[in-house]
Amino acid sequence: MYKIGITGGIGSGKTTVCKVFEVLGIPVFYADTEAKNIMIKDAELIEGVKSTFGKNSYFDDGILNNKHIAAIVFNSEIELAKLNALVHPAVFRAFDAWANEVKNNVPYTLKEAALLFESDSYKMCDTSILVTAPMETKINRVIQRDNVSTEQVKARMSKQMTDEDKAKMAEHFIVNDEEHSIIKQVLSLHKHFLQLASKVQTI
Ligand SMILES: CC(C)(COP(=O)(O)OP(=O)(O)OC[C@H]1O[C@@H](n2cnc3c(N)ncnc32)[C@H](O)[C@@H]1O)[C@@H](O)C(=O)NCCC(=O)NCCS
Ligand SMILES: Nc1ncnc2c1ncn2[C@@H]1O[C@H](COP(=O)(O)OP(=O)(O)OP(=O)(O)O)[C@@H](O)[C@H]1O
Repeated sequence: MYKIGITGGIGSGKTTVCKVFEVLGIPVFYADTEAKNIMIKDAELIEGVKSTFGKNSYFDDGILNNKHIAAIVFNSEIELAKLNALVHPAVFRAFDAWANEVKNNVPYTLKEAALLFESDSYKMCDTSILVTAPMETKINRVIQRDNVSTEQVKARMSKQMTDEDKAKMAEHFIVNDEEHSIIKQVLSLHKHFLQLASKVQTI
């Protein structure tokens, strides 16, 4: 089955774009959401997170203390690398299992991941889409959505590849600014992917 990775910087709107593909019947694996699920379900991972970032990484009821972990990892490359090394292999396994489950019923699937290129997970996909938006738009969206400061958004941006570098690796693009319609762009890519997927199936 044809697998498409979709990424974009923080606040670019990749999740919003994925919701449009879902309306068209395309299943989406949300790697960032899955990472969070795994972090509260996988006993081995929970132990690893606690021993690396302290017992405060979880509240007494087992909920992940996002703010505590974010404050550590988005201020240190070394700490962020430790978190990624703990979480990413588990997310890769979850994607494999998910793709195996849905593969018989759909022409193609999407894997939405903030770190598609940084984590090498694009290598598990047949092609990729990059969602872009102007820097100021991205920052304003995240401030409004998450009630965080400009500095906090910029700290995360600085831990991700630039759009320019991602553009060198991506094969398809969606511009999610105030001028372009994402629906039109999604429909056009959907048509293209249906054709590609049907060719793959007939080979
Ligand atoms: C650090 C955590 C606890 C912060 O949680 P928080 O609720 O504040 O943020 P959330 O998960 O909603 O992420 C928001 C955005 O931050 C950016 N971001 C998240 N994790 C990372 C990371 N490891 N490196 C760079 N940017 C990241 C992404 O743009 C993401 O979409 C959380 O992001 C986490 O557990 N990250 C590790 C899992 C991961 O690497 N996810 C990304 C790809 S699988
Ligand atoms: N074209 C748009 N017009 C108006 N608001 C938008 C548009 N696209 C996205 N948004 C809003 O911007 C915010 C960020 O979008 P979204 O969550 O889809 O981004 P993301 O790339 O998945 O971000 P993150 O990496 O932080 O998870 C959301 O509140 C979303 O509703």
